Amino acid sequence: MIQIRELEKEYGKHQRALDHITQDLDSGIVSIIGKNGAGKTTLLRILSTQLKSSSGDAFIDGLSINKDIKEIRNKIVSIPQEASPIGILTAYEQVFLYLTGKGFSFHSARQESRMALKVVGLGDKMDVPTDILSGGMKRKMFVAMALGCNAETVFLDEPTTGLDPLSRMETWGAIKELTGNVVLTTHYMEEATELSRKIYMMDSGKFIGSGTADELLYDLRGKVRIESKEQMQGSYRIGNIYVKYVDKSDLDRYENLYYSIKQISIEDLFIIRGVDLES
Ligand SMILES: Nc1ncnc2c1ncn2[C@@H]1O[C@H](COP(=O)(O)OP(=O)(O)OP(=O)(O)O)[C@@H](O)[C@H]1O
Repeated sequence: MIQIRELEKEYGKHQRALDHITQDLDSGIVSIIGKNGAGKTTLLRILSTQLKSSSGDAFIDGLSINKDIKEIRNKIVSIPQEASPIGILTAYEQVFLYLTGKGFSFHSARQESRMALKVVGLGDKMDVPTDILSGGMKRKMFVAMALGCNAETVFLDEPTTGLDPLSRMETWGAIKELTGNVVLTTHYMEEATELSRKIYMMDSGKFIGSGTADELLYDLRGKVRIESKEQMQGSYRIGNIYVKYVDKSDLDRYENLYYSIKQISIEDLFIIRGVDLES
């Protein structure tokens, strides 16, 4: 369980990335979603003790990120967005080195690395230099590091950004093997829905909602999104298209309009919260 209390981060004097947030994050795998600049990476970096907050505190299993830094670092694994492997080392060598750095004996690091790489589906690639692994395989290797050290809490910052759909699914499979608590950030709504029961939404340095995908979408139940190049009363403008949420039973009222229909997804929450309503 992670408890965030009045956490604030200012970069310089005028850039407030976290705005006094107080929030409990559930155990298990949870996702934090939010637009670019919402504060997700800042939050993860602070929770994983890589960055100091300006004020406030957070507790990971009761340990304070301000006071118990060493103990927290022993319990967590944090994989940043920009993590990239040392290409000339094999996947096995990287995981092995990581585990010895975490205090494992050579013997157990050897065993755990092999086991973790097999579990994430890299059993036949462990002796291949990471330079020649695909993007998804590299990501799975990082997940194997967290798995190998049996971390109680794992932070994954945008674990599948830039991956093709197949590699993304492979990485999801690896993430699901993690046994501890996992906090991941993502822009992909299907990723949040696939991996986590509880989803937390951030915007402008604050949490603006949380729940299961169904709970978050409760207000849009029974509706569809229609998109048109023509302005509609009560529509949202996104670039040169207009978007409106209408009850499925009311669709025939728009029969004179040229539009396409989309099923509701979590993306729609961002449209509703992030785009100004046209007249
Ligand atoms: N080192 C920094 N110096 C100054 N401002 C920063 C720094 N890092 C982040 N910011 C600002 O803080 C805010 C939050 O950034 P952050 O990277 O945490 O958001 P994010 O939700 O992770 O975004 P993205 O989805 O694009 O990764 C943004 O306005 C960003 O410009």
